[in-house]
Amino acid sequence: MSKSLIQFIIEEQRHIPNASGDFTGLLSDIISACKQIAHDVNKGALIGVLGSAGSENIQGETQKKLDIITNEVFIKANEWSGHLAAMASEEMDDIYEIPKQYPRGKYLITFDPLDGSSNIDVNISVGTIFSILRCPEGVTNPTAADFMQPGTKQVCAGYALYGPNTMMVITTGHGVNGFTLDRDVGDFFLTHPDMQIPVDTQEFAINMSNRRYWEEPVQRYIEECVKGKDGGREKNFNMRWVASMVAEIHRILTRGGIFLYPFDNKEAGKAGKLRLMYEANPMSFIVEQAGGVCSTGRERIMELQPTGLHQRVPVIMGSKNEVERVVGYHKGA
Ligand SMILES: O=P(O)(O)OC[C@H]1O[C@](O)(COP(=O)(O)O)[C@@H](O)[C@@H]1O
Ligand SMILES: [Mg+2]
Ligand SMILES: [Mg+2]
Repeated sequence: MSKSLIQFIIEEQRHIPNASGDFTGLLSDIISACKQIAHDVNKGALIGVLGSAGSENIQGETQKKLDIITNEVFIKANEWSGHLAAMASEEMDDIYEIPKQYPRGKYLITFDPLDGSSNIDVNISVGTIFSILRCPEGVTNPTAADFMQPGTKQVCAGYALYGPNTMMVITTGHGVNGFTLDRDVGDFFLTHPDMQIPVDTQEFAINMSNRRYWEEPVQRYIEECVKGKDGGREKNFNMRWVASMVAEIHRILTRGGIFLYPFDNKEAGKAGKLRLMYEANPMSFIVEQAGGVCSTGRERIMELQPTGLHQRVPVIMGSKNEVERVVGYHKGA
């Protein structure tokens, strides 16, 4: 049997001088949260968790029952053990302070408890995304301001993918590794060591229905992909759109590709759809650690200075040569 996820993390932590075990403890809580979420997602209608909750989150999105249930599961699994100082989630307006009866720790976490919510009722792959930051030294009552750290400050990022099989993919800044849940044993085991994104690809992913709202550089790039060899590119392209970011990024980690949710002027003042703190930054850390590139089209996503817990950013990430081509078009190449 290959290494379990916890064994892998403990062995990795041995290389860190004075590692306290806090980080391993936190990962173990996150893993148990994702196992519980995998159970609920897998049971679906059998336990009455499909459908809308009839409420809206701060982003004005109608929440699914599972958006709320998975948020609760993630909080309950992580609030008690003393590794975290506070949490922030897509489904909560403000930060979640660790209740007074529990000790507070040195880490902060941002998470998207259920990514791809529009797919949950139609049984298409969904996921959970998380990003771990350090709580600033000496801060015992963190505020949202303490979370405003660029993606380069992330200690760890990961996602769980609830698909035909359940996987967790993680980076702590030493490459990217994928683990598959063995439901009989009840644990994740290393199945995808050292994942690498090919620098070239013939597969793009974008929601084409937004085309008329895109900026010229993206219009041009996608037009060329669609036309392929008949339009001046040296190769033809295939297209995919699952509408679950976790599933798109996992496909790209597995066989390459470029994923775009670019800036569009569909809604004034909205810089994109995806959120910096719990979608774009954690996925950028993972994609860059696997040899890919992540940009807004104009800036490296992980160098952005966050200004809000739920701020949205344009996202273009994946195979190096294609992302750099789109960035070049934004620079007028
Ligand atoms: O509905 P669209 O425009 O295709 O957008 C799909 C995108 O929205 C998301 O579902 C947003 O995430 P949530 O489901 O967590 O809100 C992404 O996973 C996905 O890439
Ligand atoms: Mg999401
Ligand atoms: Mg979500």
